[in-house]
Amino acid sequence: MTVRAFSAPGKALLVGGYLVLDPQYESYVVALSSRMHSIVEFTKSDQLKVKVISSQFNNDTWEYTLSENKLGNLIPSEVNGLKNPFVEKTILNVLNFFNKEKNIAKYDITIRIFSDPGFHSEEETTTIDNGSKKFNFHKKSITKVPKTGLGSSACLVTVLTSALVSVFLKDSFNVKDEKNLLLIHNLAQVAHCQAQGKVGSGFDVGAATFGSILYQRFSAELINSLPSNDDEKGNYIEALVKLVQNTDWKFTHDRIHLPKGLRLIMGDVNTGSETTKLVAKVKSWYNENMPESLKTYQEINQGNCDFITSLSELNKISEKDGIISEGYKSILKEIDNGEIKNEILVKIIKAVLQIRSNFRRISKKGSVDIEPAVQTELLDNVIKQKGVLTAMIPGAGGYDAISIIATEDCKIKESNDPVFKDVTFLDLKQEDFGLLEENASDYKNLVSNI
Ligand SMILES: Nc1ncnc2c1ncn2[C@@H]1O[C@H](COP(=O)(O)OP(=O)(O)OP(=O)(O)O)[C@@H](O)[C@H]1O
Ligand SMILES: C[C@@](O)(CCOP(=O)(O)O)CC(=O)O
Repeated sequence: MTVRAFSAPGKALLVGGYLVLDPQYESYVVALSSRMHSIVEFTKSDQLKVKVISSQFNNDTWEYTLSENKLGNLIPSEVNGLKNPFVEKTILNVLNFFNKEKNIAKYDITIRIFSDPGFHSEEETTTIDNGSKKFNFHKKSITKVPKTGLGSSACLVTVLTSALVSVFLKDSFNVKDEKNLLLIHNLAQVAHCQAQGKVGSGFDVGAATFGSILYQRFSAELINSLPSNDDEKGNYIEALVKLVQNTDWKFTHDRIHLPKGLRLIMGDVNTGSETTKLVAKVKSWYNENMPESLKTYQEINQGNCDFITSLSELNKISEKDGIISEGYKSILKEIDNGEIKNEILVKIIKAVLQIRSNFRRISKKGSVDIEPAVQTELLDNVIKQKGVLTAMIPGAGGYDAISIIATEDCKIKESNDPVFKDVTFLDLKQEDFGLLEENASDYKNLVSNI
């Protein structure tokens, strides 16, 4: 039996929060070394069945059979009535895509999901380390375990999509092939958007697929205009195939990475915020406060663009001749000494302060906790530390997490300063790569027959 395994990284949206919901604005998305994994095996069968097992979460299992509706579209139903919208919409979209000729091959498919420790709270867990991979096992089901906000649902959808696509494309499926990657991305965006209730920009699926990227979203209309899968009038399969295979989504996903000598530190703040509620509040503040709200967005965008271009300039200096020059080393030393004078570094610091002060204005005027006072105090303490270049609240902000750009020598993670007592520094780093094919034997003892 062929067993294949895939993994996709979590994300942190360093700049571009809220604005990225509009295709005109650029965002800077860092992929993280915390990854979600899928291991897939299948056998020929007389009925199409998909079982998804998430053994780390109290052995959560969702088992779907598929029936055809009047139009010949496949409808998944979970045999025990259990719900996982992300799993269900992924199965629905990938299987209907491969049912375009209405003669999909029938397989009994089993997919095991594993997620790296960074995605969830480590409280009350047991760790299993098989020598190649290390995973935490929780006593509770997935919906009961606190998450850290690294985009677990986007990673789940991306690795599940890859696992299912690999069953139908077999040897011709290669995650190093840009065309295959685009297919995974488009299918995963459709499934994630439907499962999530159409609120996101898709930057998380973008990072799960392509890694660290400059991201500008596709038009929301692309997915919103799909007919319903059980609509008698619209042809879902035809529209889906046209959308994922034959449509230019006109989105940006240019690969990026932090300049040499700088690293990303993520701090989990452990209280959590609901992105959908924050987005709804910001949207209503924006619409009710034109044209001032547009001016605020333009100021934030200026900060975002300054941040992005300055990092790119720093990259150019750091990579000259492929070696780290003495000049670049002395620039990094300024951060370690806490005496920053280099104009590119100063521009990065100013850009983030400009973004933060505008988000604080929105927080106050729109009564929405994007950068609440406790986070302001925390960030202000963080940026005073030696070795820290800048720090921000990633993504939608709120009480979830902080992101820090620091030098390799920065000691903030080891600090005993009581101002960091509520912060759990996550064991992860920035990652260039998105979706990867893994070696299935690395999951031995975690998956019974490997
Ligand atoms: N390991 C997993 N196994 C099965 N389902 C999972 C797993 N991880 C995430 N999910 C699904 O994703 C849902 C969580 O998605 P949600 O969008 O709320 O969080 P997130 O993507 O981690 O966070 P954020 O969007 O704030 O970055 C879970 O309720 C579950 O349906
Ligand atoms: C507010 C928003 O721009 C970012 C949300 O980011 P996060 O899920 O908080 O990491 C929404 C989105 O882009 O999907």
